[in-house]
Amino acid sequence: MVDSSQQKTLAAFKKEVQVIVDEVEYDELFGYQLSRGEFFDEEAYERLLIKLLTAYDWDLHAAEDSLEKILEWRKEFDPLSAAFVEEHESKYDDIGFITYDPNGKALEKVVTWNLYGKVKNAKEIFGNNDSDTAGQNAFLRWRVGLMEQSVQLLDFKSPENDYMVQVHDYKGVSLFQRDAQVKKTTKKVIEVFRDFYPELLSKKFFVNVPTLMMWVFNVIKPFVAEKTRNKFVVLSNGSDLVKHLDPKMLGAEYGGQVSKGTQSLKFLFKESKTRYTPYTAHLVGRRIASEID
Ligand code: HEM
Repeated sequence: MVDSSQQKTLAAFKKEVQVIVDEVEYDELFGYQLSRGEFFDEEAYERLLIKLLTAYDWDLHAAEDSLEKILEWRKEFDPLSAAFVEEHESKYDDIGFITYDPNGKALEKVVTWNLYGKVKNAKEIFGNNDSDTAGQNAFLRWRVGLMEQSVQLLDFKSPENDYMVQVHDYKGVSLFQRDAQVKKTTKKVIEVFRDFYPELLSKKFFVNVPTLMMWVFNVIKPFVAEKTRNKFVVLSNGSDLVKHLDPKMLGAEYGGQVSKGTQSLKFLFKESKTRYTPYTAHLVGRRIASEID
């Protein structure tokens, strides 16, 4: 619910949005048009602005500043391309996917899974060394692509599905995996999500975290915004996840009812590559056409 003083802040924000769009020369946020063009959707637009204001405790200037930075980043990084145009190497398929249940519980319909415990050769996934920017970027583009795909499965007009769940499974993880490249890339991804994807997370679970590696959580926490930190739940047993999420969405390894394990829901990841808003469809079509030209 938005109270009357917040309504005033929202109205002031709306006035500034067009100025920011014109200044940055980028007119898209999470698949929605921000100026009143052919694809403008008033309700989704308003919900997105409310999300930004909520992220910054209704501080108008902070929200404006954030929107400007988000649009600048989207213009440069092109997350829609990372999600829907680019081909990523198949080595990432085993460590990340999305499950989506339109009939699932509120705010738990979209779940992004990252099975980072499965990474046995960290250099292959996170880059060989500091000068391997191609390796680091490839991971970042894949991870942001996955994030963007899950964002497009949300429905900003529904209070039932305007936030997602994320799960990190660290089963099989060892201290040796946390090398310099892992730390560097992890920090980069955390910053990108913190600065450019505000108010999208309902809960984030870290499961199968070995007792001996619980301290890593405390090392990483300071890089994350406090509001986000409060949504984190650390579980040493994967099967305890069922105490928090719908058993129908979970494989047996998480105490759920899906017989073949969460992997059997993996096909949904492929589907999520083709599910996006009409405006995203338009923009993705344009990017593909310019590649063919
Ligand atoms: C050693 C192997 C590990 C790898 C390869 C790894 C990888 C990553 C990556 C790539 C991220 C970026 C965010 C994302 O992708 O969603 C991340 C975030 C994070 N990881 Fe790990 N991690 C490891 C170990 C751990 C352990 C043992 C913990 C302890 C709980 C932990 C806790 C966290 C936390 C709290 C975040 C921040 C999440 C966020 O900002 O959304 N990580 N990790």
